[in-house]
Amino acid sequence: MKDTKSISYANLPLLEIPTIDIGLLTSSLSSEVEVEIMKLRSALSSSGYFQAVNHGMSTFFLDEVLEVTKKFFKLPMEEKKKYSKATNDFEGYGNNTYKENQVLGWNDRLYLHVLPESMRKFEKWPQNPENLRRVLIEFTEKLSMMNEIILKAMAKSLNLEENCFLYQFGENPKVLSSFNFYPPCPWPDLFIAAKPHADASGTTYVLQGKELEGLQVLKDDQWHRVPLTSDAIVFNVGDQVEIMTNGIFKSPTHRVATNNKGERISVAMFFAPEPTREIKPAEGLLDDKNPRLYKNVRDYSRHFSEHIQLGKSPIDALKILHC
Ligand SMILES: O=C(O)CCC(=O)C(=O)O
Ligand SMILES: [Fe+2]
Repeated sequence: MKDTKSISYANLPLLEIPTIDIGLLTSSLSSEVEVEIMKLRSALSSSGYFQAVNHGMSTFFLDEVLEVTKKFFKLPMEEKKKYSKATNDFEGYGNNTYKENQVLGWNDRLYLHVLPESMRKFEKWPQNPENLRRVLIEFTEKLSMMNEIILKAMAKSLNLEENCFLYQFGENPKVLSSFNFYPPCPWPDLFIAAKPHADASGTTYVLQGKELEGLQVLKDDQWHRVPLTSDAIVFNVGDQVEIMTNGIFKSPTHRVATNNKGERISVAMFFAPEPTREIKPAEGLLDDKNPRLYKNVRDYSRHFSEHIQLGKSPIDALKILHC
């Protein structure tokens, strides 16, 4: 996609992205928990981003996640094509498509539903590299534990009952994985690797490859580069948490820049409420001074793709205007 607004990516400012220690969020020392929770609240109500550290995943394991990603995309095209997504589906290997006439991002992806287990389409799960399946399941399990901790911390940071967001996610949250490969681009000033978007998820976790930056976030009308921090998991708010927090936590607009220096990889994991659950702004956040800003919605992922296909903003369609 041609993007004429900010030609020189290298000159963009670096995002000041706070680091949240996940271990401290569950500490028995309440003063430690308090400090971390306040940092989390400040991060999510400003940029919508933080980096999670001390999350219980070893460097060895995170390297394994990156390694299977690299190995999959390095396979010969005929091998990758065995897992190609069907025309009207987004699950499997291929480029991000919305509509026939839309411009494609400069990327290759492998999308797989991981949870609930009933949604796994194993015919789209590569058998090569042979450890990809195990690594993906383990990564999902580890992130699911972290997601619970973060959802509780988010609720506490807003003085809400700690399970109120967990409850909206339901017993069987949906988890979608996206393995991303961004090839080098000879014209990095002219093409974008992933166009500006907000995530349809509730919460998003991104493991970035170690070598090259690319992720950028719009904050105060200015694009910022998200730094690479070894072993940290980048967290961002998705649209559904913006709704649940009545807009206090922001679902940031972000994009991925191309570069001509080499290949970039990342693995994004999207956590979303059960589609049958009705999601809505938490009651405890609403009063005369803070009116409800979003309508209730079920199956937001479907709402999201329907609106994107029509070229409309999915979240704006749910906003309640107060004059
Ligand atoms: O590659 C990245 O760093 C982020 C990808 C992303 O934003 C997405 O897959 O939704
Ligand atoms: Fe995204």
